[in-house]
Amino acid sequence: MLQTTVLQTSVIAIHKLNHTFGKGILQKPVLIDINLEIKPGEIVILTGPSGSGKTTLLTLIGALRGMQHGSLKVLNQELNGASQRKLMQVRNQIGFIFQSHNLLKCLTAWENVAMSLKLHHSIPPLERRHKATAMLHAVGLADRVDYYPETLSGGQKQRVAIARALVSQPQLILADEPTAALDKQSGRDIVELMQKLAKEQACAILLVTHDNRILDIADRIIYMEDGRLADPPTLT
Ligand SMILES: Nc1ncnc2c1ncn2[C@@H]1O[C@H](COP(=O)(O)OP(=O)(O)OP(=O)(O)O)[C@@H](O)[C@H]1O
Repeated sequence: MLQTTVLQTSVIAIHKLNHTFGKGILQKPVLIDINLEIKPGEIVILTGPSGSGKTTLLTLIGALRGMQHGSLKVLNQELNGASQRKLMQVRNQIGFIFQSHNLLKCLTAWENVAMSLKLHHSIPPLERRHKATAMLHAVGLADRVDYYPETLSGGQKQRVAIARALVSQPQLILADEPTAALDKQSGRDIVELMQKLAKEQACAILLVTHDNRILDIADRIIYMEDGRLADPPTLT
């Protein structure tokens, strides 16, 4: 079974999280007293100036970096003090979409999508192919299933990355600047697609972006400045 059917009130629950880079006199607080809760199916955009700590927070939530202080629960699992094995299990339950799609060049579109299903050993190879192909149909790439990444446009590659993130029906997607490498229309298409598929699958999305043109897809916008979550500045 791919989707964990746990009864839960939050997909992400963060309490008094603090994070520091460097040691001694070079020590620099990067995240300060972060409290945040994200509910199942909620689409939340995290925005704020460059260097304010957004990516650091996203990588902590994605169990890609070790926790220091505070409590961070992802899909009901506490990451502070968690073993490497537990962190890996949590990572495997999250869909990741990054600015650079990180597709494997030597694999076709469907093989790239199927890669994330390999983590779920219970799915036989033929079914993996079927699910990957169906997901590529859902993102509008039915005619590109057997194409290699280098033969796809930027927008098409990002669609493959979305298919890869959603194919295992995660309850949480973490996206870091997914539209940064795309032109205006492709960026818009990509986030609308993410929004549609996530709502269909009741999947929560936490999306970091500088792109003001996509803020309207969010259920909620949160703003980070100097390592703290703050009220967003009023747009004029
Ligand atoms: N591995 C690291 N070691 C030391 N300092 C780091 C490290 N990673 C990030 N930083 C610093 O932490 C701060 C926050 O960086 P982070 O990448 O989280 O910001 P951001 O808000 O995502 O920025 P951007 O919008 O430009 O991507 C920055 O001052 C950055 O230089």
